[in-house]
Amino acid sequence: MTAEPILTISGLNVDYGTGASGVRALRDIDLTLHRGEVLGLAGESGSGKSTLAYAVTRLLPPPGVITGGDVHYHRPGGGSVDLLAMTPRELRAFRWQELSLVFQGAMNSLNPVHTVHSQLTDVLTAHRPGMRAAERTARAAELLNLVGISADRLAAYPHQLSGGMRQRVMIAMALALEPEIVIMDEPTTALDVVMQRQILRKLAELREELSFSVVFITHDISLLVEFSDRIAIMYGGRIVEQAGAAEIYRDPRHPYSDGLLRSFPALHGPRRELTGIPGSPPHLSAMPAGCAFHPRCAKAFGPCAAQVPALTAPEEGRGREVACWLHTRPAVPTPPAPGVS
Ligand SMILES: Nc1ncnc2c1ncn2[C@@H]1O[C@H](COP(=O)(O)OP(=O)(O)OP(=O)(O)O)[C@@H](O)[C@H]1O
Repeated sequence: MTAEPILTISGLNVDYGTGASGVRALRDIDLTLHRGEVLGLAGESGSGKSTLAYAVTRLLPPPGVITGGDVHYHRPGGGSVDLLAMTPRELRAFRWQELSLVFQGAMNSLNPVHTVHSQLTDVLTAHRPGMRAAERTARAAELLNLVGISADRLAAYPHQLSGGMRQRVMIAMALALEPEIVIMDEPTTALDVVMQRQILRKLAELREELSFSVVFITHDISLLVEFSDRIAIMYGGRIVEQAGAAEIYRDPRHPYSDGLLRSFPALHGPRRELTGIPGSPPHLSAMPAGCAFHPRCAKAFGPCAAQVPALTAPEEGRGREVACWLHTRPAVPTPPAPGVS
């Protein structure tokens, strides 16, 4: 993996609604996707993973509003553009060509009355107007082969394919124009465990071959550890830890990361006692003061209930960042909060 960035998110804030009824779903997100890497995003339901994917691609449905920050895409040939400043026309050209998405339940978004051939060639017709019909068909067959489906399934309708095959077709479609970035939000959640791993292995092979970068979102951290180079962990709309996948697995620093790792059985590596995380994630309208995780954290102490810890590097030059008072010294000493020892 090279350290060259392809997508840089800085200070991103997203609200749902405005005024008194508005709630903040993403807070000061700083995140970099490097060229050729798989960046995994983990966190319990409601932590803001999908909101981040939708905001970055400007597909945030109302009442979602981006209230601050920027998202720069660094073109492979040089130069960068702010996705948040793109016009709708620029965005249409950008999506599919340079960045594509596979969203939750994508396999159900295939049109039931059109064949796989027509759905794959539609993308090519829209974005490659110079391509002849025979070239489009050849490319559609090639794409199906890429995801391990025989080209004779081009004539099939979605209902004639298994869930795993439909999901592969969606991945083929996402790769049709050879984008630089693919964002996958829970791409395999609806499938059984064996099928999930088959698809993700295929995706890892394709990434080696075509060298695109991936943002891979799932609440299943054991899948992320297996398939990501780096992992960012979200809680209450913030990133609370980010580091290399192996590092997070071996030595999670944030008590929330540790809790998440203890919530899923790992297929490989040392056994870990499965304990889960007590309590439930906070509501956006009643976010606890200080570190949002402190009411559920067995290690909470003095500053945790009072000050939000910044995402900082606990060791020089390791590329790991954690937002936790166990690893950062508070700027202003805080007396212990009542009820927190
Ligand atoms: N349309 C909306 N209006 C108000 N709040 C919303 C809306 N959509 C999402 N939210 C809130 O934003 C927060 C982040 O949601 P988001 O879907 O991004 O989380 P997630 O981590 O992707 O969860 P999941 O794994 O369940 O998809 C949640 O608290 C959710 O309730």
